[in-house]
Amino acid sequence: MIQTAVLGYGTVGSGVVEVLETNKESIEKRAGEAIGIKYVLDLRDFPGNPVEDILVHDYEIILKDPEVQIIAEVMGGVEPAYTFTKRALEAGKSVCTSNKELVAEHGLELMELAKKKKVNYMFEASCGGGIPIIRALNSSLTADEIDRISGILNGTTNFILTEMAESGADFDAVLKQAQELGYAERNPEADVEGYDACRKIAILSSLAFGAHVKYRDIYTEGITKITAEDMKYAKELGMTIKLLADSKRDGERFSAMVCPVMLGKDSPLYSVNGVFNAVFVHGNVLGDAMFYGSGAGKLPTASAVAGDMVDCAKHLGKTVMMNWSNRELEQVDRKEVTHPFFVRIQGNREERLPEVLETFANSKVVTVPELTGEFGFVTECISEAEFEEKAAKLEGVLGRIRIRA
Ligand SMILES: NC(=O)C1=CN([C@@H]2O[C@H](COP(=O)(O)OP(=O)(O)OC[C@H]3O[C@@H](n4cnc5c(N)ncnc54)[C@H](OP(=O)(O)O)[C@@H]3O)[C@@H](O)[C@H]2O)C=CC1
Ligand SMILES: N[C@@H](CC=O)C(=O)O
Repeated sequence: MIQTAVLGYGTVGSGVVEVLETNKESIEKRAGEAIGIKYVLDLRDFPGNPVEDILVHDYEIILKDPEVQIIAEVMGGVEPAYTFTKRALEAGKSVCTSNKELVAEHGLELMELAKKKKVNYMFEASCGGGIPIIRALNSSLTADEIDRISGILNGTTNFILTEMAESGADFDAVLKQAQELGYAERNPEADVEGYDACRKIAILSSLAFGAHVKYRDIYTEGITKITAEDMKYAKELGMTIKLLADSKRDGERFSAMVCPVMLGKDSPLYSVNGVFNAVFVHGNVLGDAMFYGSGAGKLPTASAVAGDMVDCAKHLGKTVMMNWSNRELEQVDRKEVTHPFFVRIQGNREERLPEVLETFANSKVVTVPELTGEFGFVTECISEAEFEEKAAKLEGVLGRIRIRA
């Protein structure tokens, strides 16, 4: 039997224990050996819970036990997860994680350490919950030059935006629901401000482009400024609003951005609703491919972590190749990036239209009958720099959303 330990018995950790128990027979066949959980580490006690007997509060017990070969780090946060992971790898134990904050911050260093120690650092659950995208990038798509990776990468915000669009629900009430369902981060600011999607697109871009994309360099906007009025304009335009994480490579340059966008019914992402995520990949020989599934939640995420544990069990003594190097690509200045913009503006449409068209030539006006004292318009495809310069000349701009052309 291969012995393992689970660090953190929260939403994902309790899911990992459940998955390994529920599917133990099929897992044993696939791993070639039974996978046992020798310890669960947490800060709390869980009286009456089946893990009570294997619960420990001292990490040293796990670290010093030579029987433990694989560790699932599902505590979250950078510290102490970073130190625990580093020490586990140094001790010759493989680590599997759902902790994208840690992977985005220290993933490259931890993978290099794993390679040195002939063990594995795996993080399938760090992007897209249960969607098998990391393994696809590291194996199925290794014959391709991937030039674009984009998608809906945060379950909480997609759940909120879907509810707002479908039932006009209140932002705070839906966020509370997402927290109760175990989708949201401990600090949900990471979800709603786009930081979580930013870390995920940095991880995916690094693997897709075989380079090191720093999440801190990626321009990021969340969904906190999206209003019920924006949703009404989107509907009028036959569109919907999604938090999009988008990354493109052009030779030795790349551009990446996380922001809410309006997208139309012709987009494959239009119908990705609720907690579901979708990752769109374009490769020079592949063409287009899209990966779809539950982006958050206990069991889908635990399925990805447990899958990594099985993979580690199958590769004891051997490091599985990861397409992430320390080479850096030059980042395109966001101001050069072009798209159409939707803009909401205060005032009477007839009175203000000449001024709008003089500033943003060839814009198309959109009105929502129930919204008085304001109107909207859609600009031509222009650069971020041109938009900012022109929008600064107009008074009473209530908001703007990029349109995914
Ligand atoms: N929930 C989801 O849908 C998904 C989560 N993730 C990621 O998975 C990780 C875990 O998330 P989730 O399960 O939701 O988080 P939870 O907060 O539900 O679980 C974390 C658990 O770890 C425990 N813990 C924290 N610090 C320590 C420590 N120093 N020693 C021992 N135990 C500790 C916590 O204990 P206590 O509560 O007492 O602090 C808690 O029980 C995060 O990185 C998250 O971003 C990834 C994909 C999906
Ligand atoms: N908070 C995250 C959890 C999964 O990564 C999300 O909502 O997507």
